Amino acid sequence: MTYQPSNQVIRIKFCGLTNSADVLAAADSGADAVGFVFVSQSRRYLTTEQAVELVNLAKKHDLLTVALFANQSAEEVCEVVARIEPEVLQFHGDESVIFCEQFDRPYWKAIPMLSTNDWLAYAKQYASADAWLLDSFGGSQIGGSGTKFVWFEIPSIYRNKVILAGGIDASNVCQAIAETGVTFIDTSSGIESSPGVKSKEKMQAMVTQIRSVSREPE
Ligand SMILES: O=C(O)c1ccccc1NCC(=O)[C@H](O)[C@H](O)COP(=O)(O)O
Repeated sequence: MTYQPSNQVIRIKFCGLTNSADVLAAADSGADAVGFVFVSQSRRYLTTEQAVELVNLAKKHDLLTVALFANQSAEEVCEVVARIEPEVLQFHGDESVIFCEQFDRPYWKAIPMLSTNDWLAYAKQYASADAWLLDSFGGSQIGGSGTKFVWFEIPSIYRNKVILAGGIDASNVCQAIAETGVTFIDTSSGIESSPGVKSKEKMQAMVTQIRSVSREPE
């Protein structure tokens, strides 16, 4: 199936990077942002020590750096912020608005699409978020599950605030953009060769697909 090109620039975040080769491959592919997971239950978990070098490398290559948490304590978040200075914090748990706002950084709030009936009501509680990340989590796996939810058209007034995640890969990303109208895509499992290890080819394929339906970034 071919999809109509939109005149939008579509941005892409590759999430759950765990090594420097993957950071370099993300930069080479043309990604805009990379995510690092500080959730100890995750197969993509990084200690702050491990993350320092990767975040510096990402910044050197002009990638926006995002640190992911799910119900960590404020002390743990503060430690990551102080040591690696991520540009954005992404919260995947039950963190309150007040909790998310306390770190003096832009934050993105993940919205659990498989466990909420009213994503917009959930999202609107986080009006101070820079973005709402619609993700398919809802069971024991908090994020990075590789499963998609049922896509729908995002009302145009919210599109610049929404990031689409959950089971997106090169084979379905154009459909995801066409069905939702989003301009920011987040993926993790869909660019992996094995759990926690990214594939250069899959990253490249994802960006090629996105460019085929979007305007070139300036
Ligand atoms: O990636 C993880 O293991 C993870 C663990 C705990 C909280 C969030 C996590 N990842 C969130 C992400 O940003 C993923 O990119 C997003 O859930 C999409 O994942 P996928 O369905 O694998 O593309």
